[in-house]
Amino acid sequence: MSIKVSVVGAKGRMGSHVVEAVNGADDMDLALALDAGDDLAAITPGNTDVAVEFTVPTVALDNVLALIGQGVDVVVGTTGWTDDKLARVTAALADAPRADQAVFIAPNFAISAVLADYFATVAAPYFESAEVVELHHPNKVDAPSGTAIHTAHGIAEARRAAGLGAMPDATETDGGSRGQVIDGVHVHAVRLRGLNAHEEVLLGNAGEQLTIRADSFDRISFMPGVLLAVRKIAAGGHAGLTVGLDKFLDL
Ligand SMILES: NC(=O)c1ccc[n+]([C@@H]2O[C@H](COP(=O)([O-])OP(=O)(O)OC[C@H]3O[C@@H](n4cnc5c(N)ncnc54)[C@H](O)[C@@H]3O)[C@@H](O)[C@H]2O)c1
Ligand SMILES: O=C(O)C1=N[C@H](C(=O)O)CCC1
Repeated sequence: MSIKVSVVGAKGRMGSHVVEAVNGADDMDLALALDAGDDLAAITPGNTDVAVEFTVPTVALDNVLALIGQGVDVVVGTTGWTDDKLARVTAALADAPRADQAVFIAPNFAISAVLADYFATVAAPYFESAEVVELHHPNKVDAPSGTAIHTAHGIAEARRAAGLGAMPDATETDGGSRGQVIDGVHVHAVRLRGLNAHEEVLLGNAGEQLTIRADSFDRISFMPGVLLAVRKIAAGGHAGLTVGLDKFLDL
């Protein structure tokens, strides 16, 4: 039986690709394609197995909470998820109409980015220094990218688990050039016409450097990951909140 998929943010750069990908998938049917101004209440368990949410960070939480309240499972690609927002999703799921209801959030659906993130956590304990540089198209509204925030937390956790302390840094004056410090990791954002979505993790020791780089040149790179997440959530067994496509890969 086909998986019925509704898309929220369907007119956006990502949402329009998702509509195309769902229409091209043999095992999926497009249910509703909604965008700003449309009534989210139209999405119900009767017409939708999984709703895919790609909107903007300022509205994603409200959309996800509404969909949870309507008894619909959600796959989310929109960025901007803080611990506080994630806690609100978890709390809403605890009161959801269905006991097995699921929300899946991925900061990045591209396999290159998911692997870069994973390799960075593997490498992090072996290096004194690590910094993240993310580079995106200039239409992006949030900085740093959701992916870079996720990468920084992963590096920080791996360093903590290995008993590493703060990274060496003698900077005494900084007008912002050292980037944003996320969980002790410096993150730098570049916005440049011609780019799509790119990330570099720089890891350094005395006399050596490892660079891990992921390049997404086209938004089609995110679609296999989106469809994988839709299939996993539709198949069941993932009740509650799951974050990160790595959870669905045998890494
Ligand atoms: N997880 C990933 O792999 C991945 C990949 C690319 C982009 N993103 C993220 O996805 C999000 C969307 O990116 P984009 O480039 O498609 O942005 P976009 O601005 O092109 O699209 C956003 C769409 O959401 C619509 N929208 C706004 N408010 C809405 C509402 N209340 N209800 C329904 N629709 C609404 C807009 O009209 C627009 O069509 C961003 O947060 C971006 O960082 C994630
Ligand atoms: O184009 C965007 O916007 C992207 N957003 C995500 C992020 O912030 O990490 C994923 C990459 C593309």
